[in-house]
Amino acid sequence: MAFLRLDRVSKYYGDNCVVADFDLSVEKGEFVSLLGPSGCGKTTTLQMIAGFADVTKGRIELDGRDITHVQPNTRGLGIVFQSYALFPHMTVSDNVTFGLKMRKVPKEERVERTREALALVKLDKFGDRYPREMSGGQRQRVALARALVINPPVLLLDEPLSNLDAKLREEMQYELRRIQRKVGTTTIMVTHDQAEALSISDRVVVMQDGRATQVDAPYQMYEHPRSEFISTFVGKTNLVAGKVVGLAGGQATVESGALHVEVDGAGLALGDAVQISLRPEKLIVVPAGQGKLPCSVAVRYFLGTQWMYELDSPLGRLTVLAPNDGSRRPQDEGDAVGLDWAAGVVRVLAAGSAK
Ligand SMILES: Nc1ncnc2c1ncn2[C@@H]1O[C@H](COP(=O)(O)OP(=O)(O)OP(=O)(O)O)[C@@H](O)[C@H]1O
Repeated sequence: MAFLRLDRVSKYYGDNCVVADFDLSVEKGEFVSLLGPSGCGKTTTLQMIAGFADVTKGRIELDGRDITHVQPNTRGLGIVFQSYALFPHMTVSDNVTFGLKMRKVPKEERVERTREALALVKLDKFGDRYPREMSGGQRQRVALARALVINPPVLLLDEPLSNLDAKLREEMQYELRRIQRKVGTTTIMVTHDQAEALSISDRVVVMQDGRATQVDAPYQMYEHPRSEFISTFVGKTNLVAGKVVGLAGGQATVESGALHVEVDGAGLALGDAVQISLRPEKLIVVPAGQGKLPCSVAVRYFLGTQWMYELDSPLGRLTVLAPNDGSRRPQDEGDAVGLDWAAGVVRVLAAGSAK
C-alpha cells in the first residue's frame, strides 16, 4: 500500500482549476519530484499535501489515514521552502531544536537529536552561530536539519536550492540525496529544474496545466517521453516532422524526406503524422560520406566537456553534442560531415502531443 496517496486531488480558485484530478502514490522512503513550468500547479499540490491549501475535491492519505482536512500542524510534516525562513535572532542550534521544544521533547533528548541533525547536514561545529553568519548553502542545510529533527513521516521541499548559485546548487543536490538516503524519509520536492529532478529523484512527475502528464523513473522519463512537450522540457531534442509509411512485426517505418527510420510501432497507425525525436547526445558526427545523413557544420560551440555543433542537414538544422574526450578531432565550421546514430535511439512522438 502506498505511504502517501493523492486520489483525484483538485484545486480551484473560484472557477479557475489550477490542479486537476491529480493522482500520485508514493512508497515509503521514496524521493519524488514534481517538475513543470511556472504556474503548472507544483507548489499548490505541495501546499495541499502540507495542509496550507484546502483541497477542493479528492482525498489525501498518509499511511492509510485520511488527512485531506487535517490541520497542517497535526500532520507533522517537515517542510523546507526556497527562503530558508530561519529565526534570525536564534542560534543555529536553537533554530533546529525549536520544533522539538514545541513538541515538549525532554531537554536531554532535544540536545542529542539536535546534535545528530546538525551532524547529518555536516554543521555540527556551527551550532552557536546565527543565521546571518552562515552562507546560503549552510542556511539551507540548517533549514533541512530543522525539518528533519522532528522525524517527519514526509519531507516537503519547495524549490529548496533555487536561491543558491549554480555550483553550490549542484553540490547541494547530491548532499540532499545523500541525507535523504541516510534518513530514509519519504520526500516530495518541487522544482522547475529538470536536471535537478532527474539527478536526485527515484521518480519524477511532470506537470502541465495542473495535471500530471507522466510519472516515471528519471531514465525512463528521459528515454521514453510520452509527449513532445516532455521530450523538450526534460532534456533537449531535435524534432523533425515525419509520417508512418510502414508497419510490420511490431516495428514502424517512419519517413521524413529521404530518411527512413525504424521505431517501435506500439500505438502507431499507417499514415500517422509524427515527430521524430533525435537527442543531441545520441547523434554521432562521422566523416563525410559515412552515416545516415550528409551534413555540414554551420556553427560550433565549445562547452568544456562537450562540443556542440549546429549541423545543416536535409532534415533542417540539427543540434549535436559530441564528447570532448580526445578521441576525435573537433570539426570546424564549414566542414562536410556525416551524421550517424545507433539502432534504437530514435523516438517517435504523436504529432500534436505538445498539448
Ligand atoms: N492564492 C491564489 N489565488 C488564486 N490563484 C492562485 C493562488 N495561488 C496560486 N494561484 C494560481 O495557481 C496556478 C498554479 O500556481 P502554483 O504556485 O502552484 O504554480 P507553480 O507550478 O508552483 O509555479 P512556480 O514554479 O512559478 O512557483 C497559477 O496560475 C497561479 O497563478
